[in-house]
Amino acid sequence: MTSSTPHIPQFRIGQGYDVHALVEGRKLILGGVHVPNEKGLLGHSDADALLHALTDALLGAAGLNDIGQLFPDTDPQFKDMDSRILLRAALQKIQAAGFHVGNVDATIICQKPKLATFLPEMVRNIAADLLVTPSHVNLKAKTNESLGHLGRGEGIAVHAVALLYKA
Ligand SMILES: Nc1ccn([C@@H]2O[C@H](COP(=O)(O)O)[C@@H](O)[C@H]2O)c(=O)n1
Ligand SMILES: C[C@@]1(CO)OP(=O)(O)OP(=O)(O)OC[C@H]1O
Repeated sequence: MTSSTPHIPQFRIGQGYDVHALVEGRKLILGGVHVPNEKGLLGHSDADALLHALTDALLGAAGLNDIGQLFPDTDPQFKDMDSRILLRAALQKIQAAGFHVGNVDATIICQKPKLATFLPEMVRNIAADLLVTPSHVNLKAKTNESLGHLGRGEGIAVHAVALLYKA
């Protein structure tokens, strides 16, 4: 590279998706926030579908497989695990591969409860875990307009995207 060659950062995008069933007797944890609700998400870990989708988007962007490969749901060490720990562990692998987090964005598909008032705390948690400012994290909540299993409140699904870069 000569001194006149422009330096172009390497950008990589990733996409993630997760869904967990809503059941009685479980806490509803999204983005590391306990959302008061009569039902919570069922899973091997704390079943934080938002953090799982984000983790998969980040791993996908880095070409590092997916959350289930890194943290198998057959491994007792991840039973009831705080998914923020998994997100931070994934970030370490992403950083070790030479990537920085650009921004992340996610849509939570949740018929109820309303999540809008909880989103800022989720943003702060995710930003802290990803070592970025909250302006690099965007979250949205949508109902499923009462359609299908999500619309009947049988579960919560999340779609996420992430941008990584190498300087
Ligand atoms: N669980 C949810 C779902 C939605 N919201 C907020 O309501 C707005 C309208 O949602 P629609 O699905 O009817 O388009 C949405 O933009 C969110 O601001 C929410 O807070 N929690
Ligand atoms: C997080 C892990 C590991 O405890 O389990 P779950 O909580 O069941 O979540 P899932 O989104 O199915 O995938 C990843 C897992 O291996």
